[in-house]
Amino acid sequence: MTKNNWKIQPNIILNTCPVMPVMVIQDLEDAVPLAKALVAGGIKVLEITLRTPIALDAIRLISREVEDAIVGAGTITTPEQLKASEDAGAVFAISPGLTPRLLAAANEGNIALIPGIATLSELMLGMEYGLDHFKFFPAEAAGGIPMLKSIAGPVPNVTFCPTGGISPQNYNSYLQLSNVACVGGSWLAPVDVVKSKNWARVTELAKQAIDSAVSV
Ligand SMILES: O=C(O)C(=O)C[C@H](O)[C@H](O)COP(=O)(O)O
Repeated sequence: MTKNNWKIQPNIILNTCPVMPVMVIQDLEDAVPLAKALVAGGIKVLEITLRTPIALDAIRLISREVEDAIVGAGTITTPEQLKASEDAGAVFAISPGLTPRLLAAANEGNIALIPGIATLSELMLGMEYGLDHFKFFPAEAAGGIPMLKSIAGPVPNVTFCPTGGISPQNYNSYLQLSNVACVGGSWLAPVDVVKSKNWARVTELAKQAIDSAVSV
């Protein structure tokens, strides 16, 4: 479903790359090198979580300085955070769950929202607001692959980015599902690797994830 006021459509966000890094940036000086390392490894769509005090500044810097990156804000829970992310330069937002208030704000705003769902009722609420692309969170804890297969029966025309508990070991099993376009995960930007500023390792992890992803 196209929303003309959104800068980029959810299907582009979810279909550009099979893996989406969930980034927790503690130190602002890591923002650009981390984003560049991911892009160098072939990952363009980035989720920067609003879990740290400098997250909005990181979004601002990366959207300005990393040309090829498609920058999104993660951990969005309120309309105020959605607006702040848009102002910082994010072109999409991802939330762990959804509320009518957040969905209504997203429909009025200019950046795409990929809201998280873990139940059919949440999914149906999101669909009432015209959405057909969702995060499935927390994927492993909320039923994993059997849950996504079960959803595909009654609700076949919805696409997911499962996140939470996804790893190099299980991501391809998710990517093979008919209703999954990409998966999200923190394993692509591990906190210890970022802390040690090992950008070559970040690029290597990104490349491995892209090269080994099943094409569906
Ligand atoms: O911060 C958010 O908005 C979240 O939704 C949480 C993240 O998506 C998960 O923490 C990623 O899960 P792992 O890859 O298992 O570490």
